[in-house]
Amino acid sequence: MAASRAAVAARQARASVKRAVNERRISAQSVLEVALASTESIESTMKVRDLLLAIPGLGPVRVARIMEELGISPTKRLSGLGVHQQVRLREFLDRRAPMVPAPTSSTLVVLAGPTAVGKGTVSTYIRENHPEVCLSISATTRAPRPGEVDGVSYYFIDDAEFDRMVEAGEFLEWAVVHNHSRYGTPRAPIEAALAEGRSVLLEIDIQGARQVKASEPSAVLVFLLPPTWDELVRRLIGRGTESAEEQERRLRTARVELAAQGEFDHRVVNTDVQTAAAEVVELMNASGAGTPVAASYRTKEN
Ligand SMILES: Nc1nc2c(ncn2[C@@H]2O[C@H](COP(=O)(O)OP(=O)(O)O)[C@@H](O)[C@H]2O)c(=O)[nH]1
Ligand SMILES: Nc1ncnc2c1ncn2[C@@H]1O[C@H](COP(=O)(O)OP(=O)(O)O)[C@@H](O)[C@H]1O
Repeated sequence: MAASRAAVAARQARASVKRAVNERRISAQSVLEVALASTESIESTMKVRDLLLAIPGLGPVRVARIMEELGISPTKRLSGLGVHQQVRLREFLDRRAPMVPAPTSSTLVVLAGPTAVGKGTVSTYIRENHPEVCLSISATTRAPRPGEVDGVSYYFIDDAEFDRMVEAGEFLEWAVVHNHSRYGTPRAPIEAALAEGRSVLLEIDIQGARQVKASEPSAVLVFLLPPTWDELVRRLIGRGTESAEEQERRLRTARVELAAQGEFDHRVVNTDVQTAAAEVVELMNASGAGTPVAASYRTKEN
């Protein structure tokens, strides 16, 4: 009985260490050093995997890959690390440190890019795998598609309500997208999240991204790119949600939109959804302080 109570207490203590790392109240490096300094410490009983997962921006897939690269088995505890594993883990954490700045301000990050590049797919992945990221929910006058839930995918509102919100200044930005429906970012939830110190991600179109930068110059703009032009065409056709005529129209717009990538602070190539999502989350954590991500990208024509 006493043993199980101790086990519960140890579990709770490990959970609070993980929370502190995740909230950047302590660094992963200092947890490692305490663990290695004392086999009596709660830190020494933590799994390496759990420590890495506590680092903002690292999800299960990346952690598994990192551990494989470091030659550390998935179940290894900090106390069980060999000397070489300790060195490799320390080096890894030090390399990562610049990506985990001191808790400063929260960031407003805008993810934009051409049609069908995968903005929705990447932001859904972030919503499901990075609960620390606050994803803005837009309001739109377009009708819900099958499976879309009001208040989750979008707030589905009519033209009169959209007009009222515009009049009342309730949007941070809004635009007519694809010549069709209106979409807008409600201002209040974003201001509340930023005031709480949380970073916020907006998945909006390029016109909206420009408006956000104009009104909030500290916002970080991220442009999502397809690996190639042909792949963008394949994704648009493969999604099968537009007519052939609409696809043609969107591809014409996509060329113009790709030309706007230079206006953005960072570029991320969406070859693989998990990797692209991890890069976006890392940029959010870096608060725009890092160097722009270099992406070599050319459309077929240029
Ligand atoms: N400006 C702006 N664009 C938005 C907003 N919400 C979504 N969008 C964009 O509207 C476009 C259409 O989105 P959607 O209706 O979900 O259809 P999709 O083209 O299949 O992704 C996408 O490019 C979104 O990025 C918003 O609040 N403001
Ligand atoms: N990295 C990827 N690899 C392969 N297919 C992808 C990738 N990202 C998105 N897709 C697919 O491309 C299509 C367009 O993605 P979607 O998220 O709807 O684009 P957007 O929101 O930018 O218009 C979808 O069918 C989606 O499943």
